[in-house]
Amino acid sequence: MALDIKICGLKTSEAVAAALDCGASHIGFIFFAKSPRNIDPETAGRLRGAARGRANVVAVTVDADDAMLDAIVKTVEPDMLQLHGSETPERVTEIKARYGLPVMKALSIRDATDLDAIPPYIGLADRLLFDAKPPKGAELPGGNGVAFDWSVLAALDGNVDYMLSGGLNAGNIAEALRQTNAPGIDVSSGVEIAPGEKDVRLIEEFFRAVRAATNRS
Ligand SMILES: O=C(O)c1ccccc1NCC(=O)[C@H](O)[C@H](O)COP(=O)(O)O
Repeated sequence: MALDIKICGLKTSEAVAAALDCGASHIGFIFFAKSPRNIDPETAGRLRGAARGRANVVAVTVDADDAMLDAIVKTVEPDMLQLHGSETPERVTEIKARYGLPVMKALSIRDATDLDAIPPYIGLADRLLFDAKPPKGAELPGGNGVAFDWSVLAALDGNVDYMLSGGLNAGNIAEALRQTNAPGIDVSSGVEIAPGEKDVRLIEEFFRAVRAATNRS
């Protein structure tokens, strides 16, 4: 099965083009005011055009209300919603019913006990995204460039579909894939030269590293 690769936190047409040309299966736009990757729906709506027929557009939100989601869905026409806050299984169900879009629920992982959060979302979320817990005092629930101990996922039920996320970069992706055999991967800080500033060369380097590590993509 092909490895899904999501490049998250895109803000410019250059970065979108680089991700698409390198073969990203998913590109992510962040709608969270405190993030250096925050983008307004109008700009994201313009950028997303390049991805039609090439990659899935993922709108990333954090405990967003219906009004915010309405505006994003209408203006951006995303292929998927990523819920990166403390959305409950009930809220996931509500959002899926309201928009008819696939939902990827982010869960933060530090140790094996964090896997207990998974079962309530099975059959509700279309996919999970496993990210590291934010460092103490961090303002962002994601995009912190921090990895978690991937060996924790050894205890994961093999039927769980997920993206591996958190602190991935060209230097560690081979080991991350070796340990997890993840069906999808997601990167943001690891392809940036400064917070929120994607770098075309780092995106290309990331894909080269993925391709060197696996012949699945
Ligand atoms: O990236 C952000 O700024 C962000 C802000 C608020 C919620 C989620 C956010 N990112 C979600 C992602 O999917 C990131 O790609 C993921 O957390 C991994 O980020 P990184 O560790 O920087 O590669």
